[in-house]
Amino acid sequence: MIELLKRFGRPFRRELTLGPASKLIEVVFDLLSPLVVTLMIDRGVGERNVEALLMYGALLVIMALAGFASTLVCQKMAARASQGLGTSMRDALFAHINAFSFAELDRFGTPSLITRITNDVNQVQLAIALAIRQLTRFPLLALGSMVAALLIDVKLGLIFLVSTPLIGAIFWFVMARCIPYFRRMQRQLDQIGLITREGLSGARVVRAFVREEHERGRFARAAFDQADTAIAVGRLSCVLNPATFLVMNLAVCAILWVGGFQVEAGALTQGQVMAFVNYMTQTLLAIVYVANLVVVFTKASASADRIVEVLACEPTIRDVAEQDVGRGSGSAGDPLTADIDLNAPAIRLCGASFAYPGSAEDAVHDVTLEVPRGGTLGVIGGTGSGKSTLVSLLPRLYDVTRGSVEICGRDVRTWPVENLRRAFGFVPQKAELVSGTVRSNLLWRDPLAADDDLWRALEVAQAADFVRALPEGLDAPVEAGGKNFSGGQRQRLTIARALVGDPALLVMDDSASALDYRTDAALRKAVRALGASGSCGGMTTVVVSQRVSSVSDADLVCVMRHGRAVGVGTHEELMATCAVYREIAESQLYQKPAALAAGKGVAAHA
Ligand SMILES: Nc1ncnc2c1ncn2[C@@H]1O[C@H](COP(=O)(O)OP(=O)(O)OP(=O)(O)O)[C@@H](O)[C@H]1O
Repeated sequence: MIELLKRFGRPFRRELTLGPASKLIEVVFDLLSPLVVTLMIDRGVGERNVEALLMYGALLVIMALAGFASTLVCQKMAARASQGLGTSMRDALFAHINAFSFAELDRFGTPSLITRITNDVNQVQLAIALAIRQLTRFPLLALGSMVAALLIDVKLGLIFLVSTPLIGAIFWFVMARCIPYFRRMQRQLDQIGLITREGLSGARVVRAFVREEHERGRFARAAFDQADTAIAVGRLSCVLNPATFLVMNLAVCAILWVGGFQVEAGALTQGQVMAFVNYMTQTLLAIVYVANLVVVFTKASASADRIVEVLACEPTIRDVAEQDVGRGSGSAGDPLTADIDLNAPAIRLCGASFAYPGSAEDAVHDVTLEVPRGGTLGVIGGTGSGKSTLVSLLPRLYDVTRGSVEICGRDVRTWPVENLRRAFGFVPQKAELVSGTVRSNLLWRDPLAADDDLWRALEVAQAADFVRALPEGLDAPVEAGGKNFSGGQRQRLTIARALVGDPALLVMDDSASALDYRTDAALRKAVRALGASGSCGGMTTVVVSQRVSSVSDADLVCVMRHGRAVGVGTHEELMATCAVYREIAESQLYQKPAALAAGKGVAAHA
């Protein structure tokens, strides 16, 4: 919590000091009020002095108005500081998470990052607002009440000195047992959030697999676990109010009893006894509020730890040196034209290996290959063979754990990351679009692209016909995740998005799996035609697929199995030498002879 305040609190120093300071003024008035009431009773009522009564009454009203004004100032400062700090924290978290490489995203997981950026920031925000408004008020009120009571009469003050720590001890005893439950409740709330999110975002799959009962059970278990913890806390804390009020009422009885004798003896006035009772009540209320603050701060401190954990996590993939960024940023529109070896292959892997964090085995092991500029690389293999992992090494979504990856003759680790990634048109395996319009989705690579460029990309991606058929064309709305488009339409739009702005390298990670064979063939033909143009001496294409027909016309095919490249060559070479490739080809030929023939027809044509 302190760390977050140090990091984000600087612009809100005025609010963070002015807020508690104005609350202090209110505390002073709260502490003086019982004394003024004492004078009002003793000098006004006791001595039947109307003038004194009116004067002290007026003083009370002025103090109330001044207290009200300082409360308003404090509330404003608390709102500004907590909202401002919350916004800064969210901005910083969002920016930091965006700088994460895939390894960090894998480590935290998306649901947890969402909870941290929303719920955890909210908890910290609430704690900051409460701290400004109440952290100075209630401890000072309790302390001030005790001091004021002792100043009136030490003997009666002793009752105070015994009862207040007793009430504090009861709170301490109960809260110390409650706090672990509060932390547990927060974890259980996270779990409920996770199950809710999974259940809602995967509602279609849940229904398709008739898993509603199972999901309901999972949710009910999580909800009941949380309810059990809440009940346990309730059982513990239900003794709090009766116990503290018992001690307070006994203390009030003792004050009235002893105070009565004092008044009889003329050592105290009736007003002073009333002031004692008021101070006693104020102290008790202050302790109740402090206990509530402890609960809020306990939750906030757990949330703050989770926020700091994200902010402290350094992205593993960063630019090597600042001068690289400076040098690269000058050629942002054409990132691969500076400082590259024009004769080098577009892609060169030298013994490239990669293991996911925490995994004992390499997902990609010792892969070596070269693809010339403007060439096409096909990557084929069974599920889990390492195809997606291999291509994610190219734009440096992950860093190799051994060996190297070179793009246009330069190790990817020496490229300014942004420039390297700008050079790629990347079509991920899962076709994801964001809410907006077709146009806003297509403009991701090149925000300045003209409509003609967008239509050209749509033509190549075989998406122009269906976009043209939409009433709003390029301005047709896209709902979150692109769920108002079919799987095949989404895939084609993500391919078009990658093609806008003429990437030097195009990576399509199994991104035509939802297309029929004819459309897939037409897409490959159009993409291949693009290979003759581009900023790096022709667009180099990498196609990941499980279909032989999708890779058979590539200049080079890499056959993956258990993370190893078990065959690298042309279709014909692999058919002659690679048993795994032949096996895949024959199994597909047997299943879809006509379709595969169509794919080969295109290959021959291309
Ligand atoms: N984020 C991850 N964290 C840990 N392990 C992973 C992760 N992603 C993939 N793996 C593992 O790495 C291996 C290769 O996965 P990869 O996704 O590269 O295979 P693939 O050939 O693309 O499979 P598919 O064709 O099914 O998409 C698999 O064993 C998989 O379990």
